[in-house]
Amino acid sequence: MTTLSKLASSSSILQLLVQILSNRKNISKALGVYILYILIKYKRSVLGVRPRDEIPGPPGYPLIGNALDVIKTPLDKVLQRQVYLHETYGNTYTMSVPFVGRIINVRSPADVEHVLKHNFWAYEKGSRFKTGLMPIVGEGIFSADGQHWKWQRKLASLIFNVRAFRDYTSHVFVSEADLVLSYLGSKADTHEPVDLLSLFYKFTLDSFGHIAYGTSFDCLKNPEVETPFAAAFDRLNHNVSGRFMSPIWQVKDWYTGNDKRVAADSQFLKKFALDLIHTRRTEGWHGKHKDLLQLFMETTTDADEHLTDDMLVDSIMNFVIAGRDTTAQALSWAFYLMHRSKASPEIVENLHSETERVLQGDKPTYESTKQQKYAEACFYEALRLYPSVPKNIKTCVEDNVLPSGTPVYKGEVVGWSSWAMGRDEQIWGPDAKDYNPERWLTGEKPSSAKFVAFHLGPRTCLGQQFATIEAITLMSMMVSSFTFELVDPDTEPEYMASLTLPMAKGLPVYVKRRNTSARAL
Ligand code: HEM
Repeated sequence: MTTLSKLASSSSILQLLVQILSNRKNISKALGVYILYILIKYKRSVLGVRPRDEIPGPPGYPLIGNALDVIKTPLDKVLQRQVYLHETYGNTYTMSVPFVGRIINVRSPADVEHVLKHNFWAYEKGSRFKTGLMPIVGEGIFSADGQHWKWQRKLASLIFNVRAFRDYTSHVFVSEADLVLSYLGSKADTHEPVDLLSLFYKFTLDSFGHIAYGTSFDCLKNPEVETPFAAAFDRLNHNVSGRFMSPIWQVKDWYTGNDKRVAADSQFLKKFALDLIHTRRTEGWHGKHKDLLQLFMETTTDADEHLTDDMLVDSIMNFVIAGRDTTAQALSWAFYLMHRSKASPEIVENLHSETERVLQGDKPTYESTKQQKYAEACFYEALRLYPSVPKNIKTCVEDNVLPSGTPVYKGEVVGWSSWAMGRDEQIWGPDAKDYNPERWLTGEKPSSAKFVAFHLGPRTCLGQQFATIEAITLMSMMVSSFTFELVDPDTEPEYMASLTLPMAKGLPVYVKRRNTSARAL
């Protein structure tokens, strides 16, 4: 058709439309037809979100998609709901949620590996991640994409090297663990219960403070007292985590006053971090190895400028999340799993005898932690079932097809749940839901695509070794001096809604000294 004839035909269509619509009755008919078309098109999906009826998933409602499903699921039951949805709809299911869009949840290791590793550049953290979590992660490594992420990762990786572990990091873990042991000793004498989760937070924060910022947060000085920094940090973490799940978090935050609490805690933590930076500027750094703060303060951006205070604050906050919460929570789930009533007593005994054999009464070192394979298995097995980052999302920035055959279009979100993957019998066999450290000691080590607790691909966790050495040091020192009994060994602790996986009510335990151990307290 020539351009002239195309114009003639489109103008006649236009004339026809004008004729039809000049009649009032026809306008309402046309409107009715249009509404019907929209209702049919978006019968399961949010208005404006590409329908994906070919992918299974919980039934949505016209125009609002799965909004009700999201609103009805309590924040502390989201992970169980994800397991249920995978069991009902298979490895891939989809939902559409107002203000979030299309979410495709995947569970097969091949699909997760495709998103996080093989097709890394087609998936970003995305704006939702950034906006909701801005008060806690700012522009730091956790929310950054592209070049901004790349240089932060390169710089931070400098502190995680074997020499630093040998010369300094491992010694800090041991001296902080000694403080934990002396507190546990006092509780063993008075027969009072101890909240292990709270104690682990103090241990990981003080250790990380020394290693990354050259200063202790002094939490273990008096473990009975909550430090204002830790309290503000926990509140902030809890209050922003709801934003991940609520499509209307801005409205909800404004209505409940959560936005004010978030702003106040964020300001408090920012001031704390700024004080650290200013002290370092005034006093300088005199240590043997540069710590994380010093590295960040000395570096320059692509434009050859030093980082601003805001950038330094963001980096401090990101590493506190990474260095404190994840490891402390994983340790608490490990102690729960090893001591609950249905746990085999052999697990603690194996851990104890490995510790005695490897350490022979000495303190742990970098080398000794490398030999404690049973302790590592206890820690990783706990992370398989209770991963510290239990769910996650990435936003697609370039159309591509998952190995399972599902196309993902630009703007859609892919979600995966390490919690659901860790409990999947297709991945781990019929005993997937059992706590069995032995599975790490026989046969091939599970690939990082199956065991995703530390992520995989270019953004894999930088602190995996750090966390593993830290956990093995503390676990082995604790079991070689004490035995533990859960206050409630029969009930599975509930988790609290958070970016990570804290137990909602901590982990109260009774502590007894092991009479065979010679460790002086
Ligand atoms: C049991 C302990 C830990 C677990 C389960 C864990 C898990 C993870 C996961 C799942 C991610 C990916 C998060 C995301 O991109 O959304 C991550 C990233 C990261 N982790 Fe860990 N982590 C642990 C401990 C640590 C520690 C102790 C440090 C530092 C001392 C650390 C430093 C980091 C950093 C810097 C990243 C960002 C990597 C990047 O985006 O390039 N982690 N970790």
